[in-house]
Amino acid sequence: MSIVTISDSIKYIGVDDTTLDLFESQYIIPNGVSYNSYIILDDKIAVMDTVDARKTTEWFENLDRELAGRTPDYLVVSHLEPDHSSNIQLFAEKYPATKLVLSAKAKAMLPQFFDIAKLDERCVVVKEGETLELGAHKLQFFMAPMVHWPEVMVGYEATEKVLFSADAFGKFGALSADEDWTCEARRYYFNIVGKYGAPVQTLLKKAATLDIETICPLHGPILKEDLGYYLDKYNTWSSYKAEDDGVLIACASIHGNTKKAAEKMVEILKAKGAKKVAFTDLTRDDMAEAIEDAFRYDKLILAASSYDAGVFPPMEDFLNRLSHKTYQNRKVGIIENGSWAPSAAKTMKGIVETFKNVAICEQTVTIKSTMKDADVEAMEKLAEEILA
Ligand SMILES: Cc1cc2nc3c(=O)[nH]c(=O)nc-3n(C[C@H](O)[C@H](O)[C@H](O)COP(=O)(O)O)c2cc1C
Repeated sequence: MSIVTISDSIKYIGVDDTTLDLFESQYIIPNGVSYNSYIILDDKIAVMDTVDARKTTEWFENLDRELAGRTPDYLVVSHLEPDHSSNIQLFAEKYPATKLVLSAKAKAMLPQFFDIAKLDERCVVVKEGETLELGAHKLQFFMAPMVHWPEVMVGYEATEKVLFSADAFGKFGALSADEDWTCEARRYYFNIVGKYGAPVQTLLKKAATLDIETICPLHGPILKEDLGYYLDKYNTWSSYKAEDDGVLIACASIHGNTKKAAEKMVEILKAKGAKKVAFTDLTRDDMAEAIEDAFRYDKLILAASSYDAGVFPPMEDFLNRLSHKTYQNRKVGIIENGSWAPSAAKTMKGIVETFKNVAICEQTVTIKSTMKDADVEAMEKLAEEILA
């Protein structure tokens, strides 16, 4: 277990998972992930969420150690995603007198996952702003629907100024990993929460009314210093504003000719003064990072081979994922390649046109099999237009 200090009364009882192959069955996690869980020790004891079923034994050991023979009074359930809720049934059976504290929506959803006897008697359903007295500590609850499940709520402990933020402010990476917060928090945010910018904005407005000194998320490190930095990032991300001035070139090439053109485009953009040019090969690189970078920068260039009168599927997959995450407010350029009837640009445009407030550059580059001088000229024009 990673050593995590919050305070004398609020303890970390979460676990690292460094052997999971894919988080949510689709995201690579090179440095693992943590399932965070906390305990507040006062006259009454509140346990804040459980952990994934992969880590049941370790979590109960951590819980037992901090309980030191006492019995918990409450299990606060922020939401029911299995990576945090999987041990509710076992916990409820081990501590039959302990109450489950949760939102009305969570209580309604709970029987879908668990079969807990006398559920009505076991549950303390809390509403917006309601409090739970623990002694010196007092938890106040705020609903956070669709951040990023409907039943989500966060808890605020005013004595120690701690926000238990559920999945908000979470990141990939085990606590034992020594890595930068922003990159993996951004990849987590856009791929997992990205669609729900408006609900995140609502939560941020509620958080702005609280005096917060510590944020305890359900994944990743406890945030204690420079909280304005993290809040500012979340504000930018959830408002769909670009974080940095730069271009992401996303390419999907069958035989490599489109990729050569995309790499040439990197050179052209740099020569024309682009502040930052990021590149992703959608056939091989991490798709989640491609999504992250698309949101990070204000400009995006799509380069793809034609395929079956449409576009090469890795590009279609990328665009569909951007659509899921409500990609918007950006400038997009298009490069296509085809050997007999190029169709990639039309298909890409068809999808991009459905995005909100996305300007597509007038200059489309159409390569016939291999890049020629005329294509480079067209790419120069596209670079000028997208950087203008
Ligand atoms: C399965 C398959 C389907 C294709 N469909 C089309 C098509 O509909 N129209 C077209 O002009 N070229 C089509 N092509 C050809 C490629 O798009 C073309 O050769 C292109 O130059 C490949 O660029 P690349 O080297 O970057 O993969 C197809 C190729 C394959 C393998």
